[in-house]
Amino acid sequence: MDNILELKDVYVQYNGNHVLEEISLTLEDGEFLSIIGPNGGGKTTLIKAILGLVKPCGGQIRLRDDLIIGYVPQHTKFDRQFPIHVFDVVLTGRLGNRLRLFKRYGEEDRQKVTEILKAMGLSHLAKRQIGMLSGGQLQKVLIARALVAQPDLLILDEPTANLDSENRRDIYDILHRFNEKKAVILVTHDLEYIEDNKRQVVLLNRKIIYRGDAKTREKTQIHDHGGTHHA
Ligand SMILES: Nc1ncnc2c1ncn2[C@@H]1O[C@H](COP(=O)(O)OP(=O)(O)OP(=O)(O)O)[C@@H](O)[C@H]1O
Repeated sequence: MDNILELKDVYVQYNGNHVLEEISLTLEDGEFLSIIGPNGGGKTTLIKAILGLVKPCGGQIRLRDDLIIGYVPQHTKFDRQFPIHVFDVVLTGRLGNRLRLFKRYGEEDRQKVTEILKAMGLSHLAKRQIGMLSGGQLQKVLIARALVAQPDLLILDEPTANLDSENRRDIYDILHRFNEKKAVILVTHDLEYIEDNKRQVVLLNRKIIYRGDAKTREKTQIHDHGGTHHA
């Protein structure tokens, strides 16, 4: 399999209503794909289907056999009341795709967490409760949690939503560095970013309306059909 990910004619429904239809999509190693579209267009559902969190009612999803995926959920939906330190949140990322019954964290896992926190400039937050973090800090911690599994593909759901421009820039820098070697799928409403950075884009509104280069299309054609711009 040359692609790391292949979706063929995928359908997903909730309560009898199709929220995704005829989704066919491939992703190559090292690619950076942005997914845009209106609220309720099915972006998060598509990610969940790729992760195996929702089951398609039709079609096929194939991942390369050894593929490790890092998933960064929407930080705005993360339960901040959960009493846990930053270090331990990142440590849970070590379970990742290698989840086995009764696996315990070892010294190597702790070492990797220390390294990733340092590389991302987050060491000073290691012992802080997650409830005490700013939105930008929490988002970076969730990215660290995904990266500590050393994934081949990083999937992020609106990582820059509600963040200021400095934090947005930090996050895009992290993604660009990761993308020098590995693949990224980014769900975003930040059209300016994907156009400025010549990203491959999928416009999703139940079906794939467009896939291609963000820059070669007229803005109106890739516009997110009136969806709310969180960024
Ligand atoms: N667990 C669920 N049960 C029933 N319906 C759901 C469920 N999750 C999502 N939906 C519905 O499926 C549709 C697609 O939702 P989804 O969250 O995938 O869209 P989205 O493109 O990610 O939206 P947004 O940009 O607002 O995050 C919506 O109509 C939503 O209400």
